[in-house]
Amino acid sequence: MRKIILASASPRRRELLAAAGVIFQICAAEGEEKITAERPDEIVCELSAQKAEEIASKFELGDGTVIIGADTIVSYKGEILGKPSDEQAAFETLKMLQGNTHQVYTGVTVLVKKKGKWEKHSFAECTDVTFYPVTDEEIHVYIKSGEPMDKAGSYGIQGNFGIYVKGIHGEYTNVVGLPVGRLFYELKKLGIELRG
Ligand SMILES: Cc1cn([C@H]2C[C@H](O)[C@@H](COP(=O)(O)OP(=O)(O)OP(=O)(O)O)O2)c(=O)[nH]c1=O
Repeated sequence: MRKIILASASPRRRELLAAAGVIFQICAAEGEEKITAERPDEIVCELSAQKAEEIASKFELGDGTVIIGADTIVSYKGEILGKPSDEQAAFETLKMLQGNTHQVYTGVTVLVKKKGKWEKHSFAECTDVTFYPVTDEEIHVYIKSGEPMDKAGSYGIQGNFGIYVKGIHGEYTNVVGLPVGRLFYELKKLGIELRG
């Protein structure tokens, strides 16, 4: 059975991969994230690659090993929104996103070890999310829950902010942090089966 490593500390990514029936180990990357790209799809590919490559360089891993890294950001009118620095930043982000449509980008990098060398495959998936209008009071109540602080765009679609979602266009799991459908589709093209 091949060794599969998810290079992530995100509980959402773990749950999504486990729900897809994959048996894997977790090894979170801890390194500083360095952005050189400008486009959101390129940024998430770059950051996901850094996470996967950190794990590849840290451990002696055998042929056939697969490492998966991922990164999620929100993009609104050209602005890149990661995790909020504090509650005020979370408020400003949610105030801006409410009543509008934004894009959620998740980049995934899959490293596969073949004949002692790592082969790298990266892709980015984009999902449009539209929120109903949300009042300042509702945003404050949401922020008090603490939920926004570890999430790109300051919200979790799978949590309490989900009640303000008017619609989404694209893969739901991509918004939560790991586009499972796209991941399996890309791996199928590469002839890699994660389950068994
Ligand atoms: C937009 C959105 C983001 N998120 C989360 C997914 C990611 O965990 C997080 C964005 O931060 P990331 O830096 O992509 O990931 P992370 O720091 O949580 O985990 P790791 O780097 O170890 O893999 O935001 C949601 O859970 N729900 C949402 O609706």
